[in-house]
Amino acid sequence: MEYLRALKDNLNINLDVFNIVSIIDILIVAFVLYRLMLLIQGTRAVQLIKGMVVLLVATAASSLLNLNTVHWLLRYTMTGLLVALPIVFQPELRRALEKLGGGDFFARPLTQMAEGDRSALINEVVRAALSMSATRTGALIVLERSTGLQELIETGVKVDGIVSAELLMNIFITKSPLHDGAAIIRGDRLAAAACVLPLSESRELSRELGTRHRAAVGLTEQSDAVAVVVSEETGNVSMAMEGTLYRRLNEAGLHELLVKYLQPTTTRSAFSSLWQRR
Ligand SMILES: Nc1ncnc2c1ncn2[C@@H]1O[C@H](COP(=O)(O)OP(=O)(O)OP(=O)(O)O)[C@@H](O)[C@H]1O
Repeated sequence: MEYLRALKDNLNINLDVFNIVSIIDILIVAFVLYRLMLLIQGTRAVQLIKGMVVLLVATAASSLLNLNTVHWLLRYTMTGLLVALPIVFQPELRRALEKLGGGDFFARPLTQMAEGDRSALINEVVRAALSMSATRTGALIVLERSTGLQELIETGVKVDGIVSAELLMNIFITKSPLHDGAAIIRGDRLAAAACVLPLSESRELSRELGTRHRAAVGLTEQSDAVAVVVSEETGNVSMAMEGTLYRRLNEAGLHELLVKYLQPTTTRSAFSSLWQRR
């Protein structure tokens, strides 16, 4: 009896330790996996991971079904791929490690910023867009959400400055060397300017719209980012989101759309966006 009681006490202690340590353990792993997924989302690594999952499932299935030759072939293919991976993805791996070292790994996306900071940022973007609209200064401003836009940021010129309407207006002044292309905002900072975005091939876009608008729509077809466009020709302000272009916005309209789409993502929607097919 004494022995059983001692065993029970012992088990309880171990279980308590197990619970706390395991919860911390699981939370750390979940956080690291989540950040890694955000890091690779929208990059070509996603396709590769899908391919690896298919191969893994096929390997397991061939073993279960005793398809020995197929299993042998798949196993050696997997081994070969694992050796080839670091070579093929050397640039991505280097960037990921640089990010980790640079503290970007722990950077808060815009949708997770404090309410006050986010609304101040939105005000600056709206002020810049309206001011550029009045002077018919063409502009393309991208706000990154959960999908990592690192690959696009690297097509431009790094700025890394706190976002203000004045900074944005200065970038898009026709004489500025950075006015061609898109400015990308990450969190509360202007990450880069003169970035090249993918063009949309949608036939639904009006013919009167040129490449600036097509670039805004193209990006939002492939990511969850938001893009604000000011037309150089007409001064019209538009906003693209999820492949849709909202045109001829006034100050209140642009402000309302930005507030709506830059709402903090709930845990569920943040995770579900990781699995969305784009
Ligand atoms: N792929 C791209 N990525 C980022 N910016 C681009 C891209 N293609 C074009 N642009 C920007 O769009 C400008 C050309 O705009 P264009 O006149 O073709 O488009 P638009 O939609 O008619 O816009 P606007 O009404 O301002 O004239 C370029 O000077 C460049 O700044």
